[in-house]
Amino acid sequence: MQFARINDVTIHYQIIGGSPDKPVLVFANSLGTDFRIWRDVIVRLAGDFAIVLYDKRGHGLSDLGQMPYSIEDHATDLAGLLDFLSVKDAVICGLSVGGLIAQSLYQRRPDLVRALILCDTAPKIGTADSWNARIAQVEAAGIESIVDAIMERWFTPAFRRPENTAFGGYCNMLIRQPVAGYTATCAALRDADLTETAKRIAVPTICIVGDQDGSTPPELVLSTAKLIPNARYEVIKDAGHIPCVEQPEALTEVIRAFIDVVLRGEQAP
Ligand SMILES: O=C(O)CC1=CCC(=O)O1
Repeated sequence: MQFARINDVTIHYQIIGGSPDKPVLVFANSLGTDFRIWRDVIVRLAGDFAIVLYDKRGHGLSDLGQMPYSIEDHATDLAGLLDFLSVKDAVICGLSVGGLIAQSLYQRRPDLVRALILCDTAPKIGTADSWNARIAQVEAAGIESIVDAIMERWFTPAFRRPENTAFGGYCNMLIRQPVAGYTATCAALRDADLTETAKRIAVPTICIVGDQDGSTPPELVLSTAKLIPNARYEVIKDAGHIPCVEQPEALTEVIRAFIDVVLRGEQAP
């Protein structure tokens, strides 16, 4: 396990396959998850990339940090971590709120970003009312009280079978996130609108979505791809909001093909 003190917050991170000659690929997680969600993708990519994983503040083994949070705070943490690791010019793959963090990182520190993989995300997710209702529910009755509703967004019915032990494990992952970190990140999502940033993204970008995503559905992700100059768009079949867990092989293929294009220096059509 690796930890760094970034912006007065202890951040849990991991580097896999670090070597200066390899392209750097950084993964940012979604709300209510930690970096273990990427496992089945990174086992397929390790060897070809230097991979950076981390738990954003308020999640996993990272500290809570000062409240309230904004998406910019999360992006400043990621920038601090990449500076600490002397990483520049990385491909940033962000899932959901991780995708908002990636867009904000690009806005603040374009020197760190070579390309963007925006997975099941948008410049704005949900409404103020929906986030306020979720925060109130979690503060009143805990994350357990929303787990069934969230799992319907995260995973397809085929994955949500009770006999699927992985499904139980991901329920545990959500329930065990710190309540304060979870609700503070909900508030950061509520307050974020990166539409103007997205319109000005000038690095190669791909927007990817699970065909059954219940949080950022395909129409929203397609409209995001249309907003970002020259962005590509790909749909992963038989996946909800977290294709890296449900369809890691298909997602890895899309990621690898996109990075090949980026490394060859081609513009997306
Ligand atoms: O919990 C959800 O509804 C899914 C989600 C929204 C933003 C995020 O990061 O995950």
